[in-house]
Amino acid sequence: MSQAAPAQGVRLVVVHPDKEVLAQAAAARLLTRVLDVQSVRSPVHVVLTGGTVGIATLAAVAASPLVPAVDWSGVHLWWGDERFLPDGDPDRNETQAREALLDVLVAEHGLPEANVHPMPGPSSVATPEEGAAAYAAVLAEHAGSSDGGVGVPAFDVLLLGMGPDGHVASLFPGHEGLSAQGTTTGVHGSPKPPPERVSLTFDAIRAAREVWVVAAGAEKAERVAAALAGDPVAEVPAAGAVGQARTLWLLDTEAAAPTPAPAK
Ligand SMILES: O=C1O[C@H](COP(=O)(O)O)[C@@H](O)[C@H](O)[C@H]1O
Repeated sequence: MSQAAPAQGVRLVVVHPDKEVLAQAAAARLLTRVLDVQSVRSPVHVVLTGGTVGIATLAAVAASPLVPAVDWSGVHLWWGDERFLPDGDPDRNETQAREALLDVLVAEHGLPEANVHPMPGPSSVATPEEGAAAYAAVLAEHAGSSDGGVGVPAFDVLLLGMGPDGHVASLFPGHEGLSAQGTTTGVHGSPKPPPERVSLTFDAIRAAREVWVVAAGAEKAERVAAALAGDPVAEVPAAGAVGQARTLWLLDTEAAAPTPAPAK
């Protein structure tokens, strides 16, 4: 739990004027990244996130004229975390992503349903641990021999939102999930509802070629600054979210604002 922030790849911080522009820009980046990767290899593996900017980004992808430029039959979609709720629950990250983007990609743009890999919930497994184990098995099936032996595909982009407490995926400050072994973990007692969740571990997150953290709003500014300063991962989990080749922080001006020093 006393991990220092790991250093990997290049880190870039990009600041946009507001949350809407941030989501539009993240969507444009995501489509361009998928197109670029598709010009050199297939399949492309993208990890989705829940959260306000994460879902707004997917909605912005759906509205982009570039959607038909992607060969969606060669794209696999994963999740960084999921709230342990029944299929179709409006609070599931999967449900929100399907409504914002995936339904239209499957219906109109050739994304095979088999390429959509939601994390299991209580509709199919009894506990978050069972869900985590089932998801780890699916990830391992798609991990290639050149994927570093971690047991996940080498994700081309792994999107993460960040909560005001600095959590990423469902890895919360001070929680045991921060030091979980393997590629996935069951989560209990999440400070943000619902209490039960399934999450990728840091080992899985750090295997990604690119990690993109998207965050907007003044309530995130203090933890953004702490993560970028390399505060301990146990206190600011976002500090531990780094990609093999590149880590992008995509922020709005409020989330990027320097936080005032505490009053003396
Ligand atoms: O519960 C979650 O919260 C985070 C951040 O959400 P936000 O609304 O503060 O942006 C999200 O990244 C995560 O996937 C989700 O399960």
